[in-house]
Amino acid sequence: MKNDALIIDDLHHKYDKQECSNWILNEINLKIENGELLGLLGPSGCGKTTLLRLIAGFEYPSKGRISLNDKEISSRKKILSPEKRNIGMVFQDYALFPHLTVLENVIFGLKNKKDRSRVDYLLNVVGLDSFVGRYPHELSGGQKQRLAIARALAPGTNFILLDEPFCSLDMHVKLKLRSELPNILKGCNASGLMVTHDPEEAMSICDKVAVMKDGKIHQIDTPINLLNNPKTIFVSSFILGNNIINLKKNGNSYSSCLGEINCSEYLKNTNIKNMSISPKFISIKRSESDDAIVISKEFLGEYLIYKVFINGNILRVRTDINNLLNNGDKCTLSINKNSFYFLYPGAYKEYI
Ligand SMILES: Nc1ncnc2c1ncn2[C@@H]1O[C@H](COP(=O)(O)OP(=O)(O)OP(=O)(O)O)[C@@H](O)[C@H]1O
Repeated sequence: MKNDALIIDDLHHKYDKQECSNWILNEINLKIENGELLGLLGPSGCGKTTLLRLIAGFEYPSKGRISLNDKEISSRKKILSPEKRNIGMVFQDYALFPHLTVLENVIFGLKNKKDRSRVDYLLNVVGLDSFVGRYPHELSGGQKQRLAIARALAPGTNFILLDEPFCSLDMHVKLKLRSELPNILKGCNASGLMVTHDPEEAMSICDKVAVMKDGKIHQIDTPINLLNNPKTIFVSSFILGNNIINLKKNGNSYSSCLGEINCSEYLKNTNIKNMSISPKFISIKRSESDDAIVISKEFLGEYLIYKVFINGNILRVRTDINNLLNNGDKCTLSINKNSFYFLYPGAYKEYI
């Protein structure tokens, strides 16, 4: 117990309280250990902000419990008000006080305004110690967000919620600040929950990532485990950007739009329905005799992504930039040697 900063147990929520309405959050269970940064990742409307608001205390859950630092802050019996939860909040639009200086913004939430040691420490950790007299409009976007993080941590909280904190920053500043965030939190012995819809952002800096869809958590895992074992088709397509392909059982094997799919002996009798495969494991070649057709070509710096229409499916294929195929060209697709795919249900990993 002592190692958990936040525990969420069987949390449910709906805004429309009628019996027949759908759950916005459905059976949410998660833990954040002390010092851990958990990424809450999912597409628009899946319930990320709602979960954040329930943790912060701005909404009352329909069912379930939330504990912070071994203290129950939300249950059927008791709902602690937001100001008593001691949780720091960081928003995408910074939400700073424009008429207060950097120093005054950070001091604002302190009970004992004379306690400068934590303020000085925090300003140092976020790299704003030489900007204390400036006002928010005299700071860059990245500096404003650093100030928002320092302000959130100032009242002695060791847990912060971050709602798309890098969303308003340009790419360069975003990459810099996001790589600094884990160290800032570690420097303050703080844990956090960061909402994002960007898989790369969550996977690059979070200790663990919770992948959400339609109010449910599909998987909570370390980034490396999500890459190696995406438990659902959604995790595979949303996190890894994999192609999802229907399979049809054909006697002892499975057929797909990429031809016959191998599976190990013990899977032959199971009921596999889909496979997921990375665009980098599919090859594309010009072929007048095949039915596959290139429908788009995207240049992504170091490689090309083709979208190909094949037997009613649209697959993404990654190639090097020298590929000469263009929109409308007929082509043939095949699975590369020394690659792998996942078979569902079950998330079985099969090597080729
Ligand atoms: N106050 C509210 N009253 C009624 N429905 C709401 C309210 N707030 C959110 N919803 C609905 O709850 C669902 C989840 O919304 P939420 O804002 O939590 O999603 P999200 O994952 O944060 O989305 P985004 O990434 O677009 O911000 C959506 O269908 C939304 O329309």
